[in-house]
Amino acid sequence: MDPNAEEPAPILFIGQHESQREVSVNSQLLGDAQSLGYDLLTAPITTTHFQSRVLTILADYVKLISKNTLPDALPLPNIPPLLPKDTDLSPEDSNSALIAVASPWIDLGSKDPLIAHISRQVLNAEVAYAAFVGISSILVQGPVQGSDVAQYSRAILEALNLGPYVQIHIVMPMTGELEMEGFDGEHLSELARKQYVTEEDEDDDSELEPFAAWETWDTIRSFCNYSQKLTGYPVLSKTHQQLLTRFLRLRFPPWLLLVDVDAIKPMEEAASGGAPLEPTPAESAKSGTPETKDPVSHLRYIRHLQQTQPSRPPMERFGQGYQDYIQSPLQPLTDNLESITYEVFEKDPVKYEWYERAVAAALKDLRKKLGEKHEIVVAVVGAGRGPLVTRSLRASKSTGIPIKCCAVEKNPNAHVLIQRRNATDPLWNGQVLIYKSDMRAWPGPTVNGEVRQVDILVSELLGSFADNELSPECLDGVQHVLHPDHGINIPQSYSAHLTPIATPRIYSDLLTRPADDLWETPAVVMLHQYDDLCTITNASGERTPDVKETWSFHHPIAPAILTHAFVRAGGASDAGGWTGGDGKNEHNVRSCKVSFKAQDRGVCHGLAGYFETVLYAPEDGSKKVELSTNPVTMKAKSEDMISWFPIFFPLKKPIFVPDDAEIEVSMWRQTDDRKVWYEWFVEVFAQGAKGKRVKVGSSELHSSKKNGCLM
Ligand SMILES: C[S@@+](CC[C@H](N)C(=O)[O-])C[C@H]1O[C@@H](n2cnc3c(N)ncnc32)[C@H](O)[C@@H]1O
Repeated sequence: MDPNAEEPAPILFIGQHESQREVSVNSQLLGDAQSLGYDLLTAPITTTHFQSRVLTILADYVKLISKNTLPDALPLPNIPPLLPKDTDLSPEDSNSALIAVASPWIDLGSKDPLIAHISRQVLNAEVAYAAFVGISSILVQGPVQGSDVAQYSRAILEALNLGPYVQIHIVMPMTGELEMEGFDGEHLSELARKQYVTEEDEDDDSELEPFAAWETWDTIRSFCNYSQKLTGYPVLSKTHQQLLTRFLRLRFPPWLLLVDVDAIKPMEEAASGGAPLEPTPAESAKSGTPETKDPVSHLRYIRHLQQTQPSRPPMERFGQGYQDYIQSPLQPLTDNLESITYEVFEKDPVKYEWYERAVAAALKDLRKKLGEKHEIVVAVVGAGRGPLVTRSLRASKSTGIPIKCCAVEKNPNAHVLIQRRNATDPLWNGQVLIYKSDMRAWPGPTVNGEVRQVDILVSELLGSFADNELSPECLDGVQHVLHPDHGINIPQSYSAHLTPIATPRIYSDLLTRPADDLWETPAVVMLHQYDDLCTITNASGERTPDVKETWSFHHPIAPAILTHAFVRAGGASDAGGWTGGDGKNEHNVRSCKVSFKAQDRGVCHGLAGYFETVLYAPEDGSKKVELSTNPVTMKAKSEDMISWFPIFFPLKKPIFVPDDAEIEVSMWRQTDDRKVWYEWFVEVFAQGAKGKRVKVGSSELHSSKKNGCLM
């Protein structure tokens, strides 16, 4: 995971789709398409022969019931099994490169039970046959205007269960209505009987509603329980490069289908002249003119975009393969990290540099305050393999302020490495005092037979949500070694931040995992395929997520608080802790209630968490040295830092968020003196009549107590 490694072009599977393919799809045509540069080809599952048969059955039935005085007494018609003439597909090895297309003329959500019944049978017969011949990817048209989305979703759910490998892609418009193109003859929706068509359906104004298509898709996927075998297939009216770039940065980029462009002709006809590879967009546009007749101009253009994608930011390159991948947060206090884990941290191009600046600034301030005679003691607590020791020594060198440097580490294996480094690294020069100890039990450094107080205490015990790796508890425990008057902690403070998000990908991933307490455990995840539900416009007019602070910690803490905690630890004071224990860690309890304004409707699947930290604020008021993973401030504070992915607090049941709703998040950091855990609760309010605030949804109270971080 070298962040500087050269990037290969992103993978992009491009297929070709003709809604009225004139030639039948077989391995020969597929071979021709592949030699032109396509990866995939669509193939209708059934032929017009099948469509005519179905329409005849329908017409006969309608005739029959119109003559019958008791039409309800007649059973609904059945579609007989497929005949050889009904389909061109057969089992072939090459079928894995085909996408089967279900008949676009059916209306699965028709309010006319007859039409819905026929449509369902057509879809089931087609999906079952496609699965039988070994094609697992199937395109199905989304619900047509006026159709019942729940009814449609039910049909999709049934179809998904027809084969273990069936993967259905629903064709959805980005906005407005789905175009009913690409087939000869009638659409079944036009044959719905009058009594089942309401005026409302005919005047459906969904075209004016930008979120109608998303809402339909959300209903379908919720109905199908977020099945990973189901995806939406957006139909774009024009090439949209930025959208393509976003797609290409997904962990699993979607396939692209070039629809009704550059029909594939048998090879002999198409063999005329090859354009050079990778033309510019202008060349590509030119080559598509009738004079030159490039048979694959659109494909070339997309390939050109694929090859010329802008390079990804360092975090994305570093996290390649980790997008939306759920990990348990590290617990470096209870577990001992592996060398490789430290090695990954150490690749960060920003974090260590910033620590060096912070130590240098603190050294200068202390030198001013204490004078040249005072030898400044710097202790790196939780030193790992020693990068912050090196940075402290470098800060000493660059400022010309000598220091006595100590390193404290409780991981016995890392302790071996720092001892070795002390012996071999010329910068360390055998001068670093090394202690194998839990920092909370460390009495401080012994210099010339005397225990000395520490002037600067450097640590990096931060998790993705700031305090979730128990930095507050560890730093309280080692504060006794810090000089009480002028001692400096680096970091001086840190804060946790959050914002509500929609992330169906992570939600559906969690659904597939057996452990129930996954919903009660915050996860570290490089968020990728997600939407911020609440955004604000910043001073430069850009929309950014509305990320709010939940709480913060400052070090060193007031001595009176530590003394009180010490007294409570013995059980001699007060009535004990609120949530268990004697209450000795209760000063590290936090809670918040933060409110967010959603602009557009969506679904809240959980909360994205970030942190910010002030490593050091120089006393002359010059720029603070800060780190941030908060998307709103990270660019200004620590652009390109890669050490931390965000944290995600999931919701067991997603909550629908209407337009202009308010999302209120209550969160707690709890402790019982043995461990620390989080609790979170989300409520959604809509604007009711006369401006009243109406609660429209809430989560249950989630708690990570069972998987809390051990102190
Ligand atoms: C996140 S790592 C940072 C390592 C290194 N300072 C760096 O920045 O690359 C935190 C380190 O602190 C150590 N640590 C955590 N809690 C500690 C404690 N109570 N006493 C001593 N070391 C501790 C862990 O073993 C781990 O090596």
